[in-house]
Amino acid sequence: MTENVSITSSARRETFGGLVYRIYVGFCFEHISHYFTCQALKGWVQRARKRLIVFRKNDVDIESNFREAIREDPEDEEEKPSGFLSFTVDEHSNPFYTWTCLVCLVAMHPLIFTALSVFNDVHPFLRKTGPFNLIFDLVNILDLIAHTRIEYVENGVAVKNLSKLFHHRLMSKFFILDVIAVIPAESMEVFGESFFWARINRLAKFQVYRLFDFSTQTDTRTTSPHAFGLFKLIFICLVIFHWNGCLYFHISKVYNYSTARLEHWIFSYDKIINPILADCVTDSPDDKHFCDTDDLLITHLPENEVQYTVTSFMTTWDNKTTTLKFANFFRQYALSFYWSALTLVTLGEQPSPCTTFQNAFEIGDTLLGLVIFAVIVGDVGNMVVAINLRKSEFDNVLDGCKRFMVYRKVPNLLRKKAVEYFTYLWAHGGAQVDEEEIAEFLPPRLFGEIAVEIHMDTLKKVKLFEDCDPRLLYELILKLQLRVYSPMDYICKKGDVGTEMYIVKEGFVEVVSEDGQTIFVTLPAGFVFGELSILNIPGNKNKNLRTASVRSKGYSDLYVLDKEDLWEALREYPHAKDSLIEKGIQILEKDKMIDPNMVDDEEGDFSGSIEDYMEHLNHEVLKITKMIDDAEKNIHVSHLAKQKDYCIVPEFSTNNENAAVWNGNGTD
Ligand SMILES: Nc1ncnc2c1ncn2[C@@H]1O[C@@H]2COP(=O)(O)O[C@H]2[C@H]1O
Repeated sequence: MTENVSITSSARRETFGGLVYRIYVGFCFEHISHYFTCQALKGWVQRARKRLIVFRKNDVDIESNFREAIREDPEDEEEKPSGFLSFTVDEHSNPFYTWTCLVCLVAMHPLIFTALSVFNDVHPFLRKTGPFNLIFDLVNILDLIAHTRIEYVENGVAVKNLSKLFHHRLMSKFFILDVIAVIPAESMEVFGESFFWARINRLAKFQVYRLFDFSTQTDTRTTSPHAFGLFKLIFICLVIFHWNGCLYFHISKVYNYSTARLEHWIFSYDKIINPILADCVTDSPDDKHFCDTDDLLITHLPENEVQYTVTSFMTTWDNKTTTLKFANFFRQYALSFYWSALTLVTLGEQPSPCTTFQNAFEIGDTLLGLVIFAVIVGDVGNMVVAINLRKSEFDNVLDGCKRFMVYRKVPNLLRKKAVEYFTYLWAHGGAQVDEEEIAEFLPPRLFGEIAVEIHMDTLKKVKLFEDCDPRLLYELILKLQLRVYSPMDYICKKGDVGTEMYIVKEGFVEVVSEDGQTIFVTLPAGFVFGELSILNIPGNKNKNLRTASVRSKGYSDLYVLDKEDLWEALREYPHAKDSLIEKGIQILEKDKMIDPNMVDDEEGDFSGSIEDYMEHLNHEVLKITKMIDDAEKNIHVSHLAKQKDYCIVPEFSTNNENAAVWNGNGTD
């Protein structure tokens, strides 16, 4: 009672901040209500006018024509956003997500403190921090305005027309919650003295949809949705415990908890005593705080001395102990929260309720707890299953492989190698996602864009593709396959027919002699190999056979490109093909693997379709014609030179007009 009286009198003492706040909220409320009334009226008049047009047209389907009229209204087309104030909001943008986070943080205040206001000790704090409510309300109002500008999709197109956006919001069921959340109920004292409860309307917005918005957006953005899901569950539990605990304390207040004892259902201080700590030591007689246990021997005393001895004993021990005094609020809140948590998780172990209301409350709580925990346990179960799904699928494959190897009596060394490969695959993350499944699910164009993002960096490092047309690279990227090789695994052997080429993504590969004893070169990430036998390089002594063996040094991740895929892509890019072959020739020439006499024979290796072959031949004919023209010119010039006994400087021999001609005497 005394507490209530003091709170009432202090509540009447209005601070300057409080006065400013009340004026501000009154002002805002008046303006906002005027604004919305005007907008609602304007919208109503517009809609009425359109309905009139529709009625005049005397059409059967009034509603569909009404929609049609709205769509065709030329006024809508005229109103285009321009200037700073005519901004629109993309609800999936980063700034709006940040704003949503801020709104949710602000909304934590009423979520926590509205319930906490049942504890009288919190009131001074709430009164002191009252002016902060100004900021919180401002955020709520800005959020309300921002929501009238949120773009929405109509017929697949984002609507940015301001009046349409406003109208859309006005018609939304959430708009009313936004308005309820900004009503300054506390300044109107509709809840009388207990004004802290008046801010409960702020929760209308928060609980119903803004937290939900935040959760949905975070779910789509986070890379650990399971961790976020767990966080959400814990948060929801804590909030429910908090509100239920505060309600329990409120009921205890109604039942006057100050006289309650340990065995009562309601809150009692006896249930949460302050801890008493010994202020002396037991094993050091020299210490002045030595605990004299002789005091305890009272059993041999005559009865009349017992009372005196006990009192002196109490006094003695009072001097030898320290009581840790926790704040009133802490004890009240801690026990209420504990009671709430125990009841909701249906663990019980609480004093039994002794009135009908207490019984009903306890039953309600237990039912609520059952429902909540059924949902939570189900959710956590789903989460655990989802986390382990991929792993259990992978384990199944591994088990299958092991069983297969036992059944087929595979040697132990190979078994070990296969198991190690599986372990590497899982640890390296390669087996944790199914790229093929994702590729099937995503539209090809989108998957292409993602693949370009992932592989472009590696492909750009590849010397062979240095000057390639970016479009060719794009085509190639879509055809790449990732393959993992174990240590000392041969990727190709000298003399094999080449059917694919490789790009080292991670790890090292060694180009070795046929017997594997001599290592010619070690290729790190970004290098290409296996291209020589699939490019049909004219004059390649090895034709389409591998020029060397290549093996993986440790574990290596390689992108594999099929010969046919490469040629299919190259068909569209003949210049890129020439440049690739040119580079191949350079590599082969270095190793003296080009035989000029074989150039004519190489056509036999062409691996494309008949149309491609024709095109290829045309290209070759053009090349040869040009070579013959050049040769003819050379012959013509040297013939002239011979006739005139002139000498021709070789560098300019291909160009008659610019040829520097020099006769033996040094004169023209
Ligand atoms: N001396 C070398 N230096 C670098 N790479 C080589 C060397 N010799 C062969 N290779 C690569 O090893 C590959 C073996 O298959 P290919 O002949 O198709 O293509 C070969 C080249 O890519």
